[in-house]
Amino acid sequence: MNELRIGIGVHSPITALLAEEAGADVLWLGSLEMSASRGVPDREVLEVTEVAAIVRSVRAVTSLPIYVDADTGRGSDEVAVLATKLYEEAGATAICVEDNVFPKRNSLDDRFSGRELLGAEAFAERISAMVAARRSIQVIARTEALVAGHGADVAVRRLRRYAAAGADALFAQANRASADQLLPVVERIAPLRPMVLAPTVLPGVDAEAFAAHGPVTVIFANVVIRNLVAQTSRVLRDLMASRRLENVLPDLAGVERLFELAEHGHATDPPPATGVPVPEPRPRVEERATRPSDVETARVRMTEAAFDYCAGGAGDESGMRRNVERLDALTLTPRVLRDVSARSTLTELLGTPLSAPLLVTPMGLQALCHPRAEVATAAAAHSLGLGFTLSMFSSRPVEEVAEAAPDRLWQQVYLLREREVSWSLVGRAEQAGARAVVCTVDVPLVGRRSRDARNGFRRFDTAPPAIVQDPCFVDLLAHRRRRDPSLTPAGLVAELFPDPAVSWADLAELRSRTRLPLVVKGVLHPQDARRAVDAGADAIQVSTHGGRQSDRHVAAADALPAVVAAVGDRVPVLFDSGVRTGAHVATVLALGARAVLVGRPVLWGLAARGQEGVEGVLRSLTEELDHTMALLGAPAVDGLDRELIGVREWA
Ligand SMILES: Cc1cc2nc3c(=O)[nH]c(=O)nc-3n(C[C@H](O)[C@H](O)[C@H](O)COP(=O)(O)O)c2cc1C
Repeated sequence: MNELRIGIGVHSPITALLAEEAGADVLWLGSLEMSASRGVPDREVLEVTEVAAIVRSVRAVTSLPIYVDADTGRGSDEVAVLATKLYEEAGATAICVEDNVFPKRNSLDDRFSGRELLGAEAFAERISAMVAARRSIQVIARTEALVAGHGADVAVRRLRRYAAAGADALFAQANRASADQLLPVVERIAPLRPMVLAPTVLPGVDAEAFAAHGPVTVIFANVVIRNLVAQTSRVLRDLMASRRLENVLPDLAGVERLFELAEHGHATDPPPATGVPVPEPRPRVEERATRPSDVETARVRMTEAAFDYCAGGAGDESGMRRNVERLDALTLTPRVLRDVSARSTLTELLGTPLSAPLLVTPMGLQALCHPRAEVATAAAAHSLGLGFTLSMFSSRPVEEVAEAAPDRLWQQVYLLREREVSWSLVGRAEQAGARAVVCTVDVPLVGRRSRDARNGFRRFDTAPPAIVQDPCFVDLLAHRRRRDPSLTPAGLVAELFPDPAVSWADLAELRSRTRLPLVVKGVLHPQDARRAVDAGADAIQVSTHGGRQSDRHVAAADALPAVVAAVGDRVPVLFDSGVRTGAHVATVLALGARAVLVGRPVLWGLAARGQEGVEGVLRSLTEELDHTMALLGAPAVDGLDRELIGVREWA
């Protein structure tokens, strides 16, 4: 038996929750459901942005796959492409377009005759454009050939053409109340591509009969909305006739049921997509953020898998949480009467002037958060006079980001299995005007991230990093493809990274390859800090990688003092992992760090409001730092020192 999945047509968060509770595998946001529930005809009159808002609201309460009906794409390739991007960004799993001419007529509406179809070639072009524009959303191509009165051969020919244009799944719509219209198409198409069917008018058909030929999703479309109309009008009729609530009470859900449904959002996780046994993180970990509303907006704007990739940590995520908890636990003892009327957060780091000791830490694949990705983040940091570190796995190339943040750009690198690719990026970053190179040394293997395993999230497939266009990478790919023609750019990235054999000798080689200041990131042990400085590091970045590598790591704030004691008199010590507030920044500086690198809060700002959102986060941190300094009696950042930490036996 092939895989059979059942989809239910819904139009709102509450109907999605009911479908999920009933055991649906897939949610279908059908055009009839969405338009009827808004009281308008099913003739493509809803705005694409309005549909995106519906998708977003449904995504906020469920982790089930969401397939969105995009009708003909408003008869335009351009709108179909826009819908692809918007629905993807809103959290849809798949978008479905059909080969009707605009404005489409519902296939079940027999008040019309003489249905016209768009030419198969023109529709195939629309599919190709959508496939080229998407990052992860699946494209479902639907033919109305049977509804237009053509036979199975025409439907099959069209669907094959759409498959060749790149459609991920194929949908044949039928309008006759017998299975013989649809089965001959399913027999020939289901072995070729997964199929989606909505046999709403075939009451006698057993869904299993379709799945005998290949993976099929059978959607029971418009059941929910028709039930809602039938039941609601009956109840309201009875109520108005009797004017007594108790007459209709037995037909109403209790209000507790509404409370319960509203609490229920996100409670059901999809089954693990890989066989890797990993501990389950606590459900719905509260993400601490500089601006909490950013997290909620990001949660709705991003796909669940992308959100989880950014938010998640290794193992049971206790290491990730500990970073924040330990910063929260440290208290400060203020000094008073120190004239703090004139304060300054200005500083300078490795030749980079900064308006405050704050930089954005390297974080890869920011296109998962916002289409402008690192360009928006770097521009935000630049506009406030703060630093920005570009990840080796950035979505945008260093040359483009350098234009947005010309003076304060640092480049992070990993030492890949083919070192030449790392050296190539270092060279390009130097050329583009980067002011420092940051070498991350805490990833001999990628941490076991439970959420990614559960979501089956393959980051490089979902959002290919810009490094795949690096000339050295391109040459290497061409070379490797002679042996393995099916090797994809994302596949090669995954082969090159990480390299568990990286050692101190490699760090020495990197040192010899660049004249830029070298920061070694991911150091927790004081002896490693000493050795890195002996090997030529110009700064040490204390970091647990935000708890993404191991859940047993010491909290970064607990490791910092020993590293400062070991090397703080020779090089600046930098810090990241768990910083969420300006008071955290002040605490870390008081523990001896020279600057703080901000991580996830920046991603939430980016996802919520692009460049403006990142500026909001960085501005809040800077203002709160300044405020905390005043309260501590420290008019300048170098006045923040160990004396301010906790309670001691003061002499
Ligand atoms: C989504 C994401 C991607 C990251 N990518 C990288 C990377 O490419 N290189 C790197 O050195 N660190 C990377 N990091 C780690 C950060 O630089 C930093 O150590 C961490 O985010 C700090 O923890 P915090 O965000 O909880 O404050 C990434 C972190 C996140 C959240």
